[in-house]
Amino acid sequence: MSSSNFHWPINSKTSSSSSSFQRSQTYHLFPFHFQPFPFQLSTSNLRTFIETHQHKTPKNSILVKSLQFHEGVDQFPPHLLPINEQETGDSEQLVNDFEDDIEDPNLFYSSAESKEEEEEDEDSRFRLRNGKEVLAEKAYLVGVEQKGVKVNSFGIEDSLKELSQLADTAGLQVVGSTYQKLAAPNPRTYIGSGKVSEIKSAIHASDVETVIFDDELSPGQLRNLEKIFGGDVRVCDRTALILDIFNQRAATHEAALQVALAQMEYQLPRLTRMWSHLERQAGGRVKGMGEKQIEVDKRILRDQIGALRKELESVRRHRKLYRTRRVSVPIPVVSLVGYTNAGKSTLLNQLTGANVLAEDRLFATLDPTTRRVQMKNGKEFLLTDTVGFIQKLPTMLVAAFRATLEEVSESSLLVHVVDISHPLAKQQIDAVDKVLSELDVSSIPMIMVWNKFDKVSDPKIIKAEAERRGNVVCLSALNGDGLDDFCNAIQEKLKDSMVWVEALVPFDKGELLSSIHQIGMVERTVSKFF
Ligand SMILES: Nc1nc2c(ncn2[C@@H]2O[C@H](COP(=O)(O)OP(=O)(O)OP(=O)(O)O)[C@@H](O)[C@H]2O)c(=O)[nH]1
Ligand SMILES: [Mg+2]
Repeated sequence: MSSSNFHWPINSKTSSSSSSFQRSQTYHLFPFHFQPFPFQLSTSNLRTFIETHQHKTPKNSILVKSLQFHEGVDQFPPHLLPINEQETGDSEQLVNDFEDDIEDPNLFYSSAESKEEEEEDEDSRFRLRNGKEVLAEKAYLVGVEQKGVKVNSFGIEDSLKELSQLADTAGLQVVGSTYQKLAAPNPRTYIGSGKVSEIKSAIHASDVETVIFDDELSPGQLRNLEKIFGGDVRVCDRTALILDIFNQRAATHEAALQVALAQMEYQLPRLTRMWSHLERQAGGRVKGMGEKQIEVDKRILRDQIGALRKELESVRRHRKLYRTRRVSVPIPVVSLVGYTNAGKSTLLNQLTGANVLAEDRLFATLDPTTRRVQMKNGKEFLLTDTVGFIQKLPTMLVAAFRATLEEVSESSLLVHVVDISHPLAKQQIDAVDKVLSELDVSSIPMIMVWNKFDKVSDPKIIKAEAERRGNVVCLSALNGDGLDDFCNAIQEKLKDSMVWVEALVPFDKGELLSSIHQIGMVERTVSKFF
């Protein structure tokens, strides 16, 4: 039998795992029922392979079922057969060989119904990413509510719900979550030992590949938890998840550099993980070697961080130059800030006809976009859309994006866009105010926009509250309701940052008048004849 006459169904679905959640274990990269093995396996290798991953029951059963399925063509793919069996293609023997070694054959031969369920389950794990279908890793979420410590106004369940959205944005499939109330986090494992055991059982029962903690873990806690959960399970925290999303979404050179820098800074103290793993494999004998290697790796990483910083500096110098040129055109700059998914990009698109990506996902925008807005009265201002904020935003990310957010600190006016239809609108406002306080923008005038007004269930009450507070515009960026009010509010507010000028314009410089009308607000004009 030659390999060319064998028909192995190749599904169009690709099996690459998503971004930095990729791992080296082959079974993550090649789901068996979709792709042929890209390597040769002898019977004994295949058996060892199954034994090694025995706890991954559903995947193993898929493997064996695939082989059975292909008995329909009465042959195994040649590259799956042991070399000496390739000519005979003794498929029955191969399956029997497995059965001899499997204590409970039902482990692999489940009913047709559960087969369908498993296939459905596997199918639902494929996500479209950059036009390709990728396998979503299964994730389990863990949170901690510290008794007596009110770090932010989000409750633990809401915070976990948001973490789940983040995981979904990163391309993971959340299969469960849990939280614990603690007086103080456990320095070794963050959560208590009982909870660790409970999570361990839960994640092994549902084949979880990634456990995500809602708070930043120390390198030691990460290492200990991975050790307890077992070598295949990856542990990460909210910061790593957000960094991963930013990494996936960075579209411009500057954003990519900023994210790479933040990721490297995050990795630096966590480098030991890789090497302690090697030391474990070698029974601790290579400890000295590992330590030396860590130093080498840290130095390499520090060098890379230094090189990245330099490159970023040069990109920023260019942007600053561009900005300085823009400042010389005296049009006020208005910056949209707000919680992620509040509708900032939709508002910019609606007002300027721009085509900035706006979607129901967290962190759709990473790079600032500036467009000119022409109001009905002919006046203009520049509107800048910025990266959204989130509660528990990693400090290193704020630092990495500080330069991008410089635009914000140089604006004439800030517009804080709020998704007023969100049940946690108030908490989101607080989280944004917290980040803004880190950015030193308190001297810039600000107005608030209560967006998604079309979605609120009690518009009258909301409108009355907005009027009571003042300085708040209710609108719908999606359908355009309230945009005129928004432009009027901007114009009014911009007056605050203007200075009074009395100018004498000679008749032969009449063209200056139209510029003055465009960029300023003319209170009155008097004609004088000398
Ligand atoms: N119903 C309704 N949906 C809106 C409105 N404004 C925005 N949306 C939707 O909300 C989602 C998020 O909108 P974006 O404009 O991407 O939000 P953003 O603030 O730019 O989000 P980030 O870039 O992630 O910070 C999209 O699905 C929009 O269609 C609105 O006024 N009403
Ligand atoms: Mg956006």
